[in-house]
Amino acid sequence: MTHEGLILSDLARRFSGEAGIGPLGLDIRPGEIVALTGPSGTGKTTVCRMISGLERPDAGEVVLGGRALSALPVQARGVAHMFESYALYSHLSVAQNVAFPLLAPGKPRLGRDALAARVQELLDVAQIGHLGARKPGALSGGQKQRVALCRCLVQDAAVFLLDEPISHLDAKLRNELRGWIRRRQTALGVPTLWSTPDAMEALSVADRVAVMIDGRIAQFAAPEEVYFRPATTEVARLVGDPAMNLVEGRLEARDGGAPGFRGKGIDLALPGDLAARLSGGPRDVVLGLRPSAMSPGGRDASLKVYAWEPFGKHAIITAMLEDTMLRLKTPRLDRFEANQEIGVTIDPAGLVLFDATTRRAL
Ligand SMILES: Nc1ncnc2c1ncn2[C@@H]1O[C@H](COP(=O)(O)OP(=O)(O)OP(=O)(O)O)[C@@H](O)[C@H]1O
Repeated sequence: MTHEGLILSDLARRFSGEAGIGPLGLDIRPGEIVALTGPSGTGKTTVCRMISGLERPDAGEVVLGGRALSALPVQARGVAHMFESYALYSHLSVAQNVAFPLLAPGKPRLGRDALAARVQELLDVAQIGHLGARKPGALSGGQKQRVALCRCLVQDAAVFLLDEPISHLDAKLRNELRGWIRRRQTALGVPTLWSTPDAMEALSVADRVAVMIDGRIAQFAAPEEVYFRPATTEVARLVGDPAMNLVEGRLEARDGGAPGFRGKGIDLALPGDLAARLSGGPRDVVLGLRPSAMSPGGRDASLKVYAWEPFGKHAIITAMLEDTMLRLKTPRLDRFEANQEIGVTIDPAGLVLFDATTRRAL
């Protein structure tokens, strides 16, 4: 693969006593945002650190704009890195922290007013324009996170690494900044890597999403592909709000001969295209059921309610299917009581099937 963006090829890092990260491949085109998502500890921060040069890979290469970065020191790589830990300078004010990367040796000198204006513009967008004179010690966690974000975005970089850029902000600010950062980075025409443990944030900000599980990329695809066709049960378990339900069972011929899913009290015909594709005899499978694909009322499965949570425009019902806990998302707001028995209808259009052994989508 060649383009002028960022390319990671067979990048790997092993820490003693750990399973290790990679080898993994990833590319981000100029103007593209790729989100790197996965559970805590999977290696997202380590990937960012290998790109910026803070961590040396044991194998593989990072190529940016056609140039291999491994021989270059951190400051010569053209990487703007927002750290998950913020790493603010405690003796400098907020405005000085943000201006700091522009004052590094070798950077083109901006006039005093131009520098101040550039810093202020970012602080204003992040809604901390009034805090420029404060020291980091006098800021809340969310305010510190925004200073770190501004200090990254202020730079003229060849690639931006945003390691959990908005995770500690309130929901309203997160929504506002998400859209603003996306618009800005796309217009800049440089690659951006956005790391987040929140898979739904990843889907909403990125052109492509890399899902990282146990140090490897389990799926690298467009957001809708990751959402509608998760490559593995592990990806399915991460994506969605709530995430997809997984039910163990078996694919068997039903009355008419076409294969259907049978397991845990569910006996379900498959939609025509899936049935045609999977007509090769009985096999053990895992059924992926989106929470919105099940609705209360019906006889496709019988559940026992564990908890009912009304969220205004929809409700989440947590319920047991034998020994498996499922989540349903329903627009119905009628109340369900703990231990109530309910029948549900399953919409076959919302099904995904996985092989029970490989855990890969069928
Ligand atoms: N310097 C180090 N020495 C030993 N192990 C390390 C070191 N840095 C990271 N690790 C381990 O590597 C794994 C990946 O860590 P990393 O911080 O990259 O994960 P992450 O996906 O960014 O997690 P989080 O979302 O919690 O920030 C973890 O198991 C961590 O304990």
